[in-house]
Amino acid sequence: MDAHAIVEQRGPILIVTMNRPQVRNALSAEMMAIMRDAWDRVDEDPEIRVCVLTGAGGAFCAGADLKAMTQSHPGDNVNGSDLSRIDALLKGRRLTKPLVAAVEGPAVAGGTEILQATDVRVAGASARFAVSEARWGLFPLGGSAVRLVRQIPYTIAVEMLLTGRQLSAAEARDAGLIGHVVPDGEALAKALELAGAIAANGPIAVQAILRTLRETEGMAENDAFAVESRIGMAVFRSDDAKEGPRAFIEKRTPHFQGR
Ligand SMILES: C[C@H]([C@H](O)CC(=O)SCCNC(=O)CCNC(=O)[C@H](O)C(C)(C)COP(=O)(O)OP(=O)(O)OC[C@H]1O[C@@H](n2cnc3c(N)ncnc32)[C@H](O)[C@@H]1OP(=O)(O)O)[C@H]1CC[C@H]2[C@@H]3CCC4=CC(=O)CC[C@]4(C)[C@H]3CC[C@]12C
Repeated sequence: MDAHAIVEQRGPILIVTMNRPQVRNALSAEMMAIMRDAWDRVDEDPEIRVCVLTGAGGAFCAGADLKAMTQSHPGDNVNGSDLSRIDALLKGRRLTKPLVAAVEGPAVAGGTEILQATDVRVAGASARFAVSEARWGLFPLGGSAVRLVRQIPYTIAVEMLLTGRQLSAAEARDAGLIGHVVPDGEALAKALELAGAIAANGPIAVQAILRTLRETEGMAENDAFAVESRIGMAVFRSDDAKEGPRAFIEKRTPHFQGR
């Protein structure tokens, strides 16, 4: 049987593909375990500079497996569980390296929830986005009731959460939920292009910028600048920060060592 998620390294880019196309890549325990391991690998392996998350078979992800839920319901198993952190969905945990989403087809419920943990987002023109849990009497425990209003305008977020209405790719781009709409079938190629551009930049700088974004979220501006300046100054003390300007005056591509 096929693995429920496929992890492939292409140079400095790790590609994680949710792989249950027959159920629109609905999440399974196996898929979530592979994703958790992949996130650990992204954080721990210095050779990996950026990660791309995508789905197989023209779908991104249809959220929790509703068929499986009729056999074993999470509601019967969550008593005493703390779901304030769900590693696989990157809720309560963020990667130390950039995560690029390549969406084709539906990104629904848990699919749009994990999308909110990605940093750069590309979708095919027919992609659709929804947080549909309330339609089935469920709660979007992947974090959308907290995170979505922080990422897109309030009324659009609330309408999505309460009605389960789907946004088209164009609507999602207009709302700022995704950054790029490309022709169907080209989301992964565009995501890899963007991932390549990130991977070519100074890794210390990239990770420090990301860390600053994450650590200053919601802080007052002057408090945030204190954090930003501490993280940013460490970048300026790195060898990579010497290599960049040297490469500029020597009219060549920088060779960043990540130190
Ligand atoms: C709480 C989170 C999370 O927030 C909860 C959810 O995600 S609920 C899931 C809601 N999903 C949906 O509403 C999507 C339903 N599907 C559709 O609307 C459509 O199918 C589609 C728009 C996606 C695609 O439409 P199409 O027309 O293109 O295709 P269609 O013909 O409809 O479908 C093709 C076939 O695919 C099947 N299909 C589609 N979607 C699903 C699906 N979601 N599940 C199963 N099967 C699906 C469809 O039936 C067709 O098949 P046929 O056979 O051909 O009919 C939770 C997220 C993860 C949870 C954690 C998981 C681990 C845990 C386990 C525990 O026991 C403890 C708790 C927990 C940690 C658990 C906690 C909650 C989560 C975090």
